[in-house]
Amino acid sequence: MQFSSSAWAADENFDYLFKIILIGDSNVGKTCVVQHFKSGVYTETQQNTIGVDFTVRSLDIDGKKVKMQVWDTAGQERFRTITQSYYRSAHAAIIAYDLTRWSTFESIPHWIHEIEKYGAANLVIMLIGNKCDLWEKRHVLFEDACTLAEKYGLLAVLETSAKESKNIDEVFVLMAKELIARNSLHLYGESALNGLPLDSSPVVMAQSPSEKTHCTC
Ligand SMILES: Nc1nc2c(ncn2[C@@H]2O[C@H](COP(=O)(O)OP(=O)(O)OP(=O)(O)O)[C@@H](O)[C@H]2O)c(=O)[nH]1
Ligand SMILES: [Mg+2]
Repeated sequence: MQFSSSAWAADENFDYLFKIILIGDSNVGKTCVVQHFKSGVYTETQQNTIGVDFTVRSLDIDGKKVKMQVWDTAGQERFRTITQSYYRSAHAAIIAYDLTRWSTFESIPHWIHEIEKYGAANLVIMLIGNKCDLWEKRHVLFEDACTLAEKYGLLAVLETSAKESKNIDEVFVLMAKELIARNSLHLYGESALNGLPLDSSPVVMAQSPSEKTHCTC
């Protein structure tokens, strides 16, 4: 089911409304991340997402009510034509990879290309390396993700675990703060975000307890 921002505006008050598309290869944990963000719970086995699922949660950011609409897309190839149609209205994209599977990290340039092709110009993009609880199976170093983020001018990299509740809210709070900082959404109405200049430097953040907790590239 799809909601327009104007429908939300009619329903209830909020200071900001942001639409975030969550993309990445199948089974990296996108749905688990979104479910954890929504309800704080982790469910071990998930069905693969069919098409796109919609979730919304309000955040309080510095006293402002920020509605985060998250579009959780299917990673499976056969749903690409459906998911591509959701890029256009997004203000930001989160690309998820599984840090225990190198192939999902290698796919990131492909996902960035999809955003460039189907999304609005200057979409804010963040990377998340999920399943950081499986540290002993790690195949993607945080440094490699930082390098890639820097190369493509992405906002940030965070390593997350839906299973162990690591950095899930932080992802969305960081994204909300960045979008607010770009100061481009009208209150109670449609977005004017797209088309604004991107003038902020990329900031890359880490999370793994064993590693540094914050770095700027
Ligand atoms: N260990 C661990 N497993 C996770 C984590 N997040 C998700 N999983 C597992 O990874 C598998 C895939 O999770 P999903 O959330 O369905 O993956 P998805 O990216 O939404 O997959 P598609 O819907 O096909 O695109 C499931 O078995 C989850 O239980 C995590 O943080 N840690
Ligand atoms: Mg899913």
